[in-house]
Amino acid sequence: MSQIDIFDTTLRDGEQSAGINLNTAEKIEIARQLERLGVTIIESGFPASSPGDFDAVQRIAGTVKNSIVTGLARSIQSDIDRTWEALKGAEQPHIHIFLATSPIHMETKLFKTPEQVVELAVESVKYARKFFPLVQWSAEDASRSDPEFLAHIIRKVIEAGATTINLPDTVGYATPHEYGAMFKYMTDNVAGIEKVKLSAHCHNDLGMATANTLAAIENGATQIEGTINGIGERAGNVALEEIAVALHIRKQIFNIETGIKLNEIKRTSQLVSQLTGSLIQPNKAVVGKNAFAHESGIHQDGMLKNPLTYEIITPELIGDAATELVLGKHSGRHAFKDRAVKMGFDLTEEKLNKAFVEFKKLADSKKEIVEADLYVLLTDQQIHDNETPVYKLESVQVQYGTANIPTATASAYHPNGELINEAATGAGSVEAIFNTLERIVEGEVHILDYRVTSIGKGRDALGEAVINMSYNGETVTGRDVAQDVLEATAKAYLNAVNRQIVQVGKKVRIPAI
Ligand SMILES: CC(=O)SCCNC(=O)CCNC(=O)[C@H](O)C(C)(C)COP(=O)(O)OP(=O)(O)OC[C@H]1O[C@@H](n2cnc3c(N)ncnc32)[C@H](O)[C@@H]1OP(=O)(O)O
Ligand SMILES: CC(C)C(=O)C(=O)O
Ligand SMILES: [Mg+2]
Repeated sequence: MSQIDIFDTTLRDGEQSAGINLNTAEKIEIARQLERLGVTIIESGFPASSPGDFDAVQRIAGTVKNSIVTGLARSIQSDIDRTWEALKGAEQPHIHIFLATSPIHMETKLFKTPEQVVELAVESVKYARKFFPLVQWSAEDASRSDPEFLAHIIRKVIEAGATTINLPDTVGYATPHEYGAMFKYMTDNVAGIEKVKLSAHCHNDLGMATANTLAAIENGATQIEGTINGIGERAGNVALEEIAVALHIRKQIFNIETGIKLNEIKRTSQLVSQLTGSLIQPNKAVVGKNAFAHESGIHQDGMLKNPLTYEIITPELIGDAATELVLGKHSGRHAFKDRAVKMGFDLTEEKLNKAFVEFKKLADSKKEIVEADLYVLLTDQQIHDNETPVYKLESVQVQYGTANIPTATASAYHPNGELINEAATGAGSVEAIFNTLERIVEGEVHILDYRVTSIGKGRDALGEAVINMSYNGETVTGRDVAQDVLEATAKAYLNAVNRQIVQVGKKVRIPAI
C-alpha cells in the first residue's frame, strides 16, 4: 500500500466561505481536532492577510505538534516575510506560495506576461527557500492553464527549490478525465517531478470535486487538499472525509493509506459545523444526518436480513456510534469529567466545573442528555475568553399573543459592568428581541442571516440559534443554545457581538464605571 498526505485547508480555504469567520480560539480548537484526526498538514490561514490570521497561524504552530502547520502567501516578499514571522517557531516550517498560470488570470488579473509569471514564481520560491525547508508552490487555475506552459513553470520552480507542486482546479471547471490527464501529463513531461510531492486541490462548482480528486490520485497525486464538510469558497472544496472514506471502502481499487483516523471524522465534522455555523445538508455523503438512515420498507427488510444489502459504510467507522448515554441529573463530577476527556476535551478544572454547573441545570430541565448536548456545553467552555469584558445576558422575557404587539424585555450586563434594562416591540418575538438588544448594545448592528435548529433528539432537544450580523462594519457569526429558541436567539445575538469585541480584543478600551 502506498501513502498519500492529507493537506487540510479548512482554516484557510474553508474560512473563505461567505459568512464564516472564526476567531483564534475557535481556529486553535479546530486545529487540535484536525491533529487528532491525523491530517499531515494544516493550512491555518494567510498570515499577511490580517493580524487575526497572523495570530491564529502563529498560535496554531505553537500548539500543534503532530501535523505540519502552513500558511498561504502570494508571490510577494512581504507576504513571505510575514509568513516566516508567524511560522519560524514551527517544528517543520512550511509555506504555501501561489501564483496564477492560466491565460485569463495572467492577462486580466495579474497583468503579467507568461515570462514575467515564471520569473516571479522562481524568485518567490528561491526567496522562501532561504527560510523554509518546505515550500509548496501552487499554480492557481492550473486546470485552465496551457499544459506545456504549466510543465515549463513547474520545472523552473522545482529547480528553484519547491518541495511540493500543487495543481488546483481553482474554479471547479475540470472533469475527472481532464483533471487526471493533467496529472499524467506532468508526471510524463516534467523531469524530476517524482522528487517532489504532487498535490491535488479541487473545488466543487460542478459537483465533481470528489471524482476529480480520486482521478488525480489514480494519475500520480501524492497529496490531497480539501476541507472538512467540504466548506470553502463558492460551492466549496473537496470534502476530505469523503476522500478518506472512499479510499478506505474501495481500498482494493486504490491501495492507498491516508493516515486519517476514520473514527474521528464525525467529531471533527460536528466541531467544524458548530464553530463555523455552517450546517451540514442531511444527505451529505459520510457525515450528513441521513447518511446512515434507512427509511423505506424494502431497504429496512434488507437491512434486517443482512445489513450489507444497503450499508456500505457503518456509522461506527466514522465514530458515529449511537452510544447509550449514561449521564443524567444524578451523575457526579467524576463521570462528567471522564466523559469530557473521552470526547476529546482538555479543559481546565475551572472550565470543567463551570460546564458541570451548566450540565446540572440542563439535566434538571431535560429528560435525556445526549452527546450532542454535552458537546455544546463543553465547546462553549473551551472557546470562552475570560480576558476581554463582554456583554452578558441576565434575563429575557417575551410577551406574545395573536392579538398583541410582541414585546421583549431584556437585562444584560454591559462590558463596563453596568446592568442595562430595555424593552422594545417588533413584528414578531424574534424581532422584538433584536430591537431590545439593539438598545442595549453600543454600535451598529445589521442582521444578515438568522437560523434556528434543534440539537439532540426528541421534544426536549436543545434549540440552537445562529446569527450572522455586521457589527461595527465587521461580519461576525454568533451561536448559542438553550432549551428555548428565544433564549438561544438572545444569547446568539450577544455571542456575535462579543466575538467581534473579543476579536478586536485588546485594541478596544472599555471605559470603567
Ligand atoms: C484561489 C485562492 O483561494 S487565493 C487566496 C484568496 N484568499 C484571500 O484573498 C483571502 C485574504 N485576502 C486578503 O485579505 C486581501 O486580498 C489581501 C490582504 C491579501 C490583499 O489585499 P489588497 O492589497 O487590498 O489587494 P486586493 O485583494 O484588492 O487585490 C489583490 C492584489 O494581489 C495581486 N495578486 C493576486 N494573486 C497574487 C499572487 N499570487 N502573487 C502576487 N500578487 C497577487 C492582485 O493582482 C492584486 O494586485 P493589484 O493590487 O496590484 O491589482
Ligand atoms: C491558493 C490556491 C491553492 C487555491 O486555493 C486555489 O487555487 O483554489
Ligand atoms: Mg482553493
